Amino acid sequence: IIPPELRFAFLKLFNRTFHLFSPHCYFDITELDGVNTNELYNAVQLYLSSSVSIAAGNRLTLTRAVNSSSVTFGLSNNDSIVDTFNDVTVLWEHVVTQRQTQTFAWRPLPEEKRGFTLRIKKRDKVLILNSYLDYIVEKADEIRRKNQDRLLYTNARGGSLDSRGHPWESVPFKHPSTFETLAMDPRKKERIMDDLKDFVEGQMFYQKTGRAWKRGYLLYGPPGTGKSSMIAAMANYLGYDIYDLELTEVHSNSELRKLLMKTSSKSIIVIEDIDCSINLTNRATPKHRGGQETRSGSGLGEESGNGNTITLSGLLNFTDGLWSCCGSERIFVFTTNHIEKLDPALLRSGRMDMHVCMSYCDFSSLKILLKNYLGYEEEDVDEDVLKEMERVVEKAEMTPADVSESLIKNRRDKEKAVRELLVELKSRGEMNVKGGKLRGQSGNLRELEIVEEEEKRAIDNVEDETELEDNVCKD
Ligand SMILES: Nc1ncnc2c1ncn2[C@@H]1O[C@H](COP(=O)(O)OP(=O)(O)OP(=O)(O)O)[C@@H](O)[C@H]1O
Ligand SMILES: [Mg+2]
Repeated sequence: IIPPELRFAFLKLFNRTFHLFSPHCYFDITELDGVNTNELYNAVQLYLSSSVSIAAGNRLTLTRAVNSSSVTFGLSNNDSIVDTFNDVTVLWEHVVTQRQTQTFAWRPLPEEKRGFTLRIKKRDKVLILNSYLDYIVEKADEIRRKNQDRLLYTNARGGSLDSRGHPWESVPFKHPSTFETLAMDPRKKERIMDDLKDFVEGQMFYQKTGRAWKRGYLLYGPPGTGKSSMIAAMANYLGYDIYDLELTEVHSNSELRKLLMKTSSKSIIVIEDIDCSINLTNRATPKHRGGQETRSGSGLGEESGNGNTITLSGLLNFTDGLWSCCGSERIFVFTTNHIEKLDPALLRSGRMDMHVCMSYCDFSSLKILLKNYLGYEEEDVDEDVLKEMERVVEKAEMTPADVSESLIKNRRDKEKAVRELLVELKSRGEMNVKGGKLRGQSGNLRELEIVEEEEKRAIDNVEDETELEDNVCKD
């Protein structure tokens, strides 16, 4: 009979000799690292779930996470699978063993001990190990994004942090808006989609030109014209998460910077109603606070006075400064109802790459809404009615939200819905024409005209700029 110590020593020696002469090396990736979850384990699991094929004869587990809209495959217990990366073949084994019963633990561990073992030929190890693991993590992220619904983050918690020290709180984002359902000029829509696509595929371009990999959009127009819907459509199109930044909840520029640092790449950072969220005139005016003069807006990395207000320069640094590049592939979207109120600094070229005007419903938008709400194609609507609609729609100045409302009201009776919409378009059109005259009579027209003229000029300028910038960017 061999004493246990000797047996153990013998086994150890055997193992060592075996590993010395074995052409392979092995890596264990356990599910838990101490008591913490091992991110790499989850990544490998997701990665393998994408590469296994049912035909391979493997036994697979199927899982579907809460709030997820798709099923993922996984490798069953103690099953193995071959994978190739850069022409190197490796073997993955999913190892599951029973954990010894615990007598006492602060935090009970799962009954099963799970892990993946990666087997690589020794000579291949240097060649691929690091790049292979990086590749797996990246791929897993991609799968996670695809499987999961988008997340909508908000900082509206008064600057407090959650239990993990995170300033953002998230909820699943299930906005059904897509570019298909978005009612706007199809050519404009196409341009925005192309721009987004170029952005996503443009890593090399941004690297080559030395630009940070980010893009800014300014959406402006009256309420109910689809600015928020456009943001949702963008997120759904790209598969990005949304960070909805509530500027009124941010107390200092440094807090803003921290928020930015905690956003992930491949995300859209949104500031709605930018003209209302921040006093945009405070850029160059010196402030007196507590007897101490502070000048906000003097440059990069500067704090705002005693640190309890956020300034335009802080915001510009947020989108443009060095800190904005601490992640990549990020899109900034600002929305406003009053573009003319914005500081020119926000509008100057290079800051917001594309200015998109969301306006009242035109004929092409109307047709999209008829399709969305009634399932009507152009030929399903009476030709005369359609012509009449085309004639009055611009004058009516109804927002897509107004039109949607009218269509929803009568959606059970489609013909009635179309009829009533036409009536409403006409009456609004007439009212606008009459209203214009009335304004004239009351002497306010001139004033209004000036405002409109100014607005138009601002918009025209902006559009010219956009054209130019777009050309520059696309070259
Ligand atoms: N262009 C559009 N295409 C499709 N639906 C639209 C469009 N514009 C508005 N709607 C409908 O009207 C509702 C309100 O639109 P949305 O919230 O996107 O407007 P908004 O421009 O963000 O307004 P606000 O300036 O008040 O924030 C949406 O839920 C959507 O159903
Ligand atoms: Mg909105």
